[in-house]
Amino acid sequence: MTHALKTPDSSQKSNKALYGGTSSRRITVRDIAAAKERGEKWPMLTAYDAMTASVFDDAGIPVMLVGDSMGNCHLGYESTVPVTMDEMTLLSAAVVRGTKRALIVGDLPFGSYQEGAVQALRNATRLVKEAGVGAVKLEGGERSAHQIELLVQAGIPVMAHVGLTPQSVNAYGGYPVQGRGEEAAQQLLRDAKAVQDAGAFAVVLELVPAELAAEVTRILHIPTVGIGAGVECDAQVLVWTDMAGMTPGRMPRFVKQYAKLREALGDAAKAFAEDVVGGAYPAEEHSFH
Ligand SMILES: Nc1nc(=O)c2c([nH]1)NC[C@@H]1CN(c3ccc(C(=O)N[C@@H](CCC(=O)O)C(=O)O)cc3)CN21
Ligand SMILES: CC(C)C(=O)C(=O)O
Ligand SMILES: [Mg+2]
Repeated sequence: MTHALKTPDSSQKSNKALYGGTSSRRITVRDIAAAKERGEKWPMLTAYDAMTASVFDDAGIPVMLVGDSMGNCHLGYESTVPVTMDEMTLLSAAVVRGTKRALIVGDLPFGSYQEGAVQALRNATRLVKEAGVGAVKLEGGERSAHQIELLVQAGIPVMAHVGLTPQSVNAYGGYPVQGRGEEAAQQLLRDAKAVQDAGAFAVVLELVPAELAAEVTRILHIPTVGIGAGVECDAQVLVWTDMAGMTPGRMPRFVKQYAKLREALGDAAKAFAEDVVGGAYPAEEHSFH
């Protein structure tokens, strides 16, 4: 079945809405707080380059994350673990340059904040000053509260990330669902409250049972951003290459593919190759005399 595509302009929502609103200035963390007050849901996508980011900006995506998922999605690493501050800074700056309206959140990569609050502040400051991001994200609940506190004191908005924290893949031995069982659920609740108390403006809930994510969303006054955390979260995030059908191989269960970009791009490359080999490209109209 086909469905009508809603553009920001044709939306019935208020001009303040994060998605569908008419304001053209860049979105801030105050707008994010106001959306929770209104009970409004919003979408977030990752982006790793200026051109893709400009597509999402034009589509009205209000918040983009320059995720350390660039490690596996963009840079060819096996996980997010090897991603460096230099890589994060370069690609975050590109995403900022490619956008006019979205709030850009830069992920702090593994090893850039684990040493403590001062290291976190140094690296977050670099993303803000050199790349121009409006906020940073780091993984961990209670264990990262000190870092969050210092960044927020310094005037850097922080998005927290609890539940499955992929930078700990070597400790987990994979990417398992979190918060199952009473003890794990209590820990997740403590983590969510700790990041809110530390001053985070939003919190990602990754791979958490839907009922638990719903409870966290009701309890917190900051928005929850779900990935594999059910429909009751205030916002939802997906890695853009997963969302668009660009990532090869088997997808996590929480992914919904909204396009078949990998197939479309491969077909375009093959058509170009056939034309070159067969002499159909360039044609007269592509030639100079
Ligand atoms: N392309 C991409 N998409 C992502 O969502 C993503 C990344 N990369 N890189 C960093 C992390 C890694 N993530 C992952 C990776 C695998 C699963 C996964 O396969 N999970 C199982 C659930 C396992 C269980 O039942 O315990 C699944 O089937 O969804 C989940 C999150 C999320 N992040
Ligand atoms: C999946 C999101 C939350 C993330 O941290 C990333 O893309 O790096
Ligand atoms: Mg990440």
